[in-house]
Amino acid sequence: MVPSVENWAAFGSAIGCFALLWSSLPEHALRDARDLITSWSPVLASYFNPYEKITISEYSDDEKFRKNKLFDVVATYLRSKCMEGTGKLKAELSNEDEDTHLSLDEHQEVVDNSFHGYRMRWYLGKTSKYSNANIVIGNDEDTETRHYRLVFHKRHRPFVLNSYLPDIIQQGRELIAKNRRRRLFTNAERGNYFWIHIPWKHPATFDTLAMDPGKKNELIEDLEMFQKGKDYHSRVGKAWKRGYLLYGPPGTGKSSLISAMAHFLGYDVYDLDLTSVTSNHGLRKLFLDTAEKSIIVIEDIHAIEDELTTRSKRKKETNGDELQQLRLRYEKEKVTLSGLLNLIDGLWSSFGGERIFVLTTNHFDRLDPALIRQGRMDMHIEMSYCRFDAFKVFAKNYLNIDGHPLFVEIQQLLDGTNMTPAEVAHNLMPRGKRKRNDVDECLERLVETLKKPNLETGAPRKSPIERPTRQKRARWGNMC
Ligand SMILES: Nc1ncnc2c1ncn2[C@@H]1O[C@H](COP(=O)(O)OP(=O)(O)OP(=O)(O)O)[C@@H](O)[C@H]1O
Ligand SMILES: [Mg+2]
Repeated sequence: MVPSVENWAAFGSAIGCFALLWSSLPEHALRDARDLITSWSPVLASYFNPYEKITISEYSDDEKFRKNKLFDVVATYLRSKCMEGTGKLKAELSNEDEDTHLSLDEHQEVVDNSFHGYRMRWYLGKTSKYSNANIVIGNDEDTETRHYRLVFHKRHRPFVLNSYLPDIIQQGRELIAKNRRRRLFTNAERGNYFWIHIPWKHPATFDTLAMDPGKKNELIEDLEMFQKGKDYHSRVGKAWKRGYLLYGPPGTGKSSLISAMAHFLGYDVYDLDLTSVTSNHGLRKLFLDTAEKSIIVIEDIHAIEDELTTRSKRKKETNGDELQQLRLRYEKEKVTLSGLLNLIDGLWSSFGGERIFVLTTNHFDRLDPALIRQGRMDMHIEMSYCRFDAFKVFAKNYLNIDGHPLFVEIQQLLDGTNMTPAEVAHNLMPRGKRKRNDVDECLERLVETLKKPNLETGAPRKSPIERPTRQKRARWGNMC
């Protein structure tokens, strides 16, 4: 029914009377009425509005600098499931795999119908990152942050909370794990310590690694046990972590072994440059910032350990003015060996699950026993000179052969000689223009080199392999 002119006139005069009454009310009554309207209006609006919203911000509310993991999970899910019919998309060429990645553009909506026909509307919006704080850091772009908003009908609330959200979180996580490229991190500092990363591209795997087959299998089994050991570790009250010490001369494959471990487990690698960390506090922050399923590597630990030990000794031995000066210097340089030990196996070592520590050294005998004791370094792996078993792996990978008449001579020479795997690999690589059969040429070159004295030291190659003495072995405990 269309309202008549009289009705409109009556409505107009009613409004006029209300306005007159309103203006004649005393100030305090006006304020009370305004407060009442303000507090009741959202309740009334929600009563009449049949929709509910859930907002997922890009950054955590408590810690504005910490990313909300759920945001990435939702973004990944939406990217894979429901981009069809969306008007505005964003395209990026990924640094990691050179593929084109499409994603929802800002202020765009997408509808997810994939759950039994329920209409789930997702909207990508942008808000100020510091809307509740008084500080603004950086330029304006830095202060903006995105959020996803899920809008659904009120009657679907139980479905959304009990089925839809848990399901898409699981699917998003699985997709992230499937698409994940492994990464190599290194520490950096700009006022505070943080990690930067590049895609992990080291090609060495257990198949390409030339080492004693028995040791290799033992290590693979150990890694498998560790990976499946979540329940075991919580049952026996141990942090879910494991330490490996790799020792041996340069060029025997310590770094290659770390790569093989990362490929085998599917973990990221955090290569910690301890020399650029100047406080235990910074070190702790870096450890806490590592993710689960990661290998934390400290290479050439003997050099760093020497430095840390010298620092604390110098501190103890100095008196008076000198001490004062040193104190000032060490105010900044406060990474201590005990700080490191505490993180590897101490109160702070349970900072997160499923982490592996790998230390490498060329000088096993210079390490502090506390650093390599069982529990900190659970397995000590000697990476040694190339023996015939390891050579066969190279022959297969580099020359694609399982046997050759020169193998007998090579076996005798290798077993009585100290040649590193790096040198063997170098000799097996074809060089220059191919005039002759590569295989014969490479093997003959290897035999020739094995008969020559060591190029670097000039010493005959038959010097004994440098190993820790028996007493030291006993002192350091069980070595693998
Ligand atoms: N055991 C091995 N199996 C396969 N390749 C090896 C092995 N050892 C060395 N190599 C080859 O030699 C090169 C150097 O090896 P790697 O960097 O792993 O040695 P390292 O023990 O870490 O040396 P450093 O002590 O100098 O860091 C590698 O790129 C690889 O090609
Ligand atoms: Mg190395």
